[in-house]
Amino acid sequence: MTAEHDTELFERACRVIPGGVSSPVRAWGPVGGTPRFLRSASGAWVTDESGRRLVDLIGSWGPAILGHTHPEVVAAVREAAGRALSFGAPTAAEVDLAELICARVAPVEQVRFVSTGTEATMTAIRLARAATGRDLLVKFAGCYHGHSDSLLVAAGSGLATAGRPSSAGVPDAIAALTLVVPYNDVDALEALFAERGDQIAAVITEPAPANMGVIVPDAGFNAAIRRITAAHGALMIADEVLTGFRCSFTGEWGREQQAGESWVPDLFTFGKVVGGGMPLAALGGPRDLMELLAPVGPVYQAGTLSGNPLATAAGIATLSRVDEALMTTIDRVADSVTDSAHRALDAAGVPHRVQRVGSLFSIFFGESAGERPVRDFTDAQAQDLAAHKAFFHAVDDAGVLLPPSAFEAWFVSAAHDDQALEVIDRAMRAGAEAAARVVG
Ligand SMILES: Cc1ncc(COP(=O)(O)O)c(C=O)c1O
Ligand SMILES: NCC(=O)CCC(=O)O
Repeated sequence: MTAEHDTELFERACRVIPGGVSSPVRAWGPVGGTPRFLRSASGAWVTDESGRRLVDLIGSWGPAILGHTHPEVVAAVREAAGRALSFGAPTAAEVDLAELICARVAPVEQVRFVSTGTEATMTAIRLARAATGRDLLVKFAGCYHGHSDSLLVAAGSGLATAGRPSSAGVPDAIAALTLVVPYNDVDALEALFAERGDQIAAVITEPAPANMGVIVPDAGFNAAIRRITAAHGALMIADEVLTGFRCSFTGEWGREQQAGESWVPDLFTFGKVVGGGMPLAALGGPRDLMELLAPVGPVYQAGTLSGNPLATAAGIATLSRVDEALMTTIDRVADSVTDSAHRALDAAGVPHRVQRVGSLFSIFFGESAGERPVRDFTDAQAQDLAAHKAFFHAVDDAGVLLPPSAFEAWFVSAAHDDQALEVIDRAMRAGAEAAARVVG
């Protein structure tokens, strides 16, 4: 039940902030109701402005992999804040974090820090265009790579939620440079390259898509992107903003390497976990490509707060704790939550499918999802949004905060302990019963 207090706050917010939110995915538009205004968070729990505590499965949309306000991360940020909030000059901590990333993700020799995932992918594309002397960009329908103009075409996440796959305000001339292919469709990608391969600068992909719900890449799909781009002199950009240091302690690239899939993208983008909850993201790749960036090369990129000392402190403190042991813990948490949801929905007779890559997962509702895997954006759009809506509200009433959209992943953390998992288990049963009433 939404607290009266939040409703008042929301009214105030809507007067001075469009839609009352600083990012559309936070609005409860798709499910209806007033978004919770959060005041504090600790471990697996968040507390809203009316003082209600809920188990959090949003996790700041990815960064909170250790749980909220991890004491060592907070201590690192406090210590950094005591020295300076921002310098606008190089720091030792940037070097430490860059070295950590290069050591963790072998193909990355150099890193450029920015403040958001949007900037990381925007810069990666500029770099790819400069490196190839070509203009066209290929993306997959339903993948979200931030909100730069070229990437708001057939984008997932908030746009998919609003049923508006592309944004107003993007000039046709720019949108025309972005070509869209269905996810998991090697034939469509081959055909596009056969036709226009010599004009394509890059293919950008979420190596495990998580912005149209979680989609499992077909075996060999990332390797096929690599093969096709290489054959045509185009770059492959692996956007690991969401999957990096989450799908495995390196990311989806690392997870697939361990599973025997061998593909190496030209550029990686990172965000979320790498900033430990502070505004920090990065792009990385081999030295010859990365040194096309200013001041060494001709590709301009900049940022007043890039490599901010509080953000690098949080990033180092977080990434240092993201190791194989932590991944085992998080995988167990994901096992528990997906088991609870699946068992409850099965028992209530609600058709659904849990899709999962590493600890990243989401649940699709509806007959079609019940019958076969959800492989692309068209499949994802066929889900039963009414069932999701009923499920969401019952789960919220039972004390668990889910993403207010059927097109988002659920984010677990190492801090989801037995107590939190019990609350989730009860909430999944309440959600399943509510969804069953809608399904009929
Ligand atoms: C795969 C992916 N790329 C890029 C972005 C954009 O990152 P940011 O929101 O930090 O701009 C996101 C954000 O959700 C993402 O999931
Ligand atoms: N999956 C989409 C996001 O994580 C975006 C978060 C935001 O823009 O608030």
